[in-house]
Amino acid sequence: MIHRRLFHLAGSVKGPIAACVALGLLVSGAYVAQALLLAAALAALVAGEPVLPLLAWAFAVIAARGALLWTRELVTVRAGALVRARLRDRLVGRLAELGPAHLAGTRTGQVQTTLVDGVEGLDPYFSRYLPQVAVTFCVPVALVGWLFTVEPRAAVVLGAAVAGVLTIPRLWDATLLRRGRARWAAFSELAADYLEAMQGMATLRAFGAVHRLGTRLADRAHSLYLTTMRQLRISLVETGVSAFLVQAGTVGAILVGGESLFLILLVSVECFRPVRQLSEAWHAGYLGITAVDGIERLLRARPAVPDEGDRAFPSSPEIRFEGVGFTYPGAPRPAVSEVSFTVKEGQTLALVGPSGAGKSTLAALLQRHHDPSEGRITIGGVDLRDLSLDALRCGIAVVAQDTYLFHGTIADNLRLARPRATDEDLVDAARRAGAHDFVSALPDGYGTRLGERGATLSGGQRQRLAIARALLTDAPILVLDEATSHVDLHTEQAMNLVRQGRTCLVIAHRLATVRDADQTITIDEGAITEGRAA
Ligand SMILES: Nc1ncnc2c1ncn2[C@@H]1O[C@H](COP(=O)(O)OP(=O)(O)OP(=O)(O)O)[C@@H](O)[C@H]1O
Repeated sequence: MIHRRLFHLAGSVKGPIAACVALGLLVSGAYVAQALLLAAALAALVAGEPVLPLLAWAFAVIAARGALLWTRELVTVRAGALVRARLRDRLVGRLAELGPAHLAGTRTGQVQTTLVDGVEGLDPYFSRYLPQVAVTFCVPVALVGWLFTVEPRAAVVLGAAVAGVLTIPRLWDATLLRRGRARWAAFSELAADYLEAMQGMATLRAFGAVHRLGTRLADRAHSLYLTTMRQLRISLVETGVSAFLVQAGTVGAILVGGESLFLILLVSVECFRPVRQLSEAWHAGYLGITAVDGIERLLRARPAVPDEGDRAFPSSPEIRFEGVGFTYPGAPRPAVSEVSFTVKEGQTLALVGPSGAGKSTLAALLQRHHDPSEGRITIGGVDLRDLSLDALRCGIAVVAQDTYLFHGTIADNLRLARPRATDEDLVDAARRAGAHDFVSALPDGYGTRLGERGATLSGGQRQRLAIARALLTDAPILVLDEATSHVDLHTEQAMNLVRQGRTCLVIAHRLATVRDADQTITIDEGAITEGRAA
């Protein structure tokens, strides 16, 4: 099965795949040479002629084949690693292009399964199956063609059997692929459920729902087992038919052949060897083919915002929303509509309003996670769509309420904002964010490894690290989603500090911010209901 899209993807690793094909052909050549030498040795033995020189050559060929097999395995493993690395790079790059808007509509577990297991499964498809397809179409054709010149009748029978082994199982391919895809869907659903169960374990325990979820996972695992068995049934029929054709072809060729019994027997074995290896490679690469839907979905998905602008970040960071409206894809009503306001350079605008009013949507529109359906947003008079996404994102620092800290050291997490920051820069930013004291008190200070999502820190400590991160960037605009909790005096001071000298859009939950802001606007049901200039 040559999947068109996968074949296209293989273009990027043409070199290593071609090397695998060449080595595969050499290995097959060595097998054939060995078979011919042994056939000649057996014939010489029967005729009472000397066999030692022939056996010596046969051993030399066997040794050369060993070296070729070793090299082929090495090249195959390297090609596989290259395929995985290139494909993952492409997919991760794609995910970055698609951004949070895409991930909001997908299950993390499914994307993770595609990236990890799907790509892992594609390695044998590219590094073993595709090269073996080429070998299988060269070696039997050459052997049958040659046998035709020696034993024409045996060659016809053998040729028919090889054609049968290669074509008859294709009748089940469509069903096999359909069932394989169903199995993959069940597998990725199960993986997504497990991931969610682990991430939400505290909530599940709090509501005594662990057992219920366990039952659901067991049901899912059973449905995966059923789809696997359905797929296996077809696979076994296919394997049985192929094995029958191989045996029948060999016996038939010997029966209709003439004197050269050993020759026909050994050529038959060598004719079917690549076919058998193709079948093994197919089973190894099959998982990848069934995962291709998820990979294609990712590669084909259109980013929520096209990156077509090329202008640099404007010198003036004045923000203007002009009659902005936005409806989430598939949502029945706009999340925001007719929103207009201006935040002058260095000023702070506080957004207030009830839950679901549209505050985060406005902040997301400013970061261009989505483009407005109506109106436009400008920075320094330039439409956001005319800026390159890189320029825009470097110009805006974000302190989110639920800040993401990665599994790594505190220093690594801070350097996300400025990779070349020195240790002194980190300490300075952490000091100003009120984080230095608690970081220094940790056993390894800035080298302390954080748990996933910063699980080993308190909410307030995470927030202060987020502020330190923002302080490390030179971005002239700040989007600050104030915490509804964890705001102590230190954090409050740090928040005021990070705002200094920047043009700020703050999703305000605290009266103090609203009082200090140059402007406050109240949003309700996506529209401005009240606004005041300072
Ligand atoms: N990804 C999404 N897809 C569809 N609708 C969404 C999406 N995100 C938000 N919404 C809807 O858009 C509206 C505005 O949501 P938004 O998150 O902007 O509100 P908010 O004012 O920030 O609320 P909160 O203070 O609770 O965070 C809500 O009705 C919400 O259900």
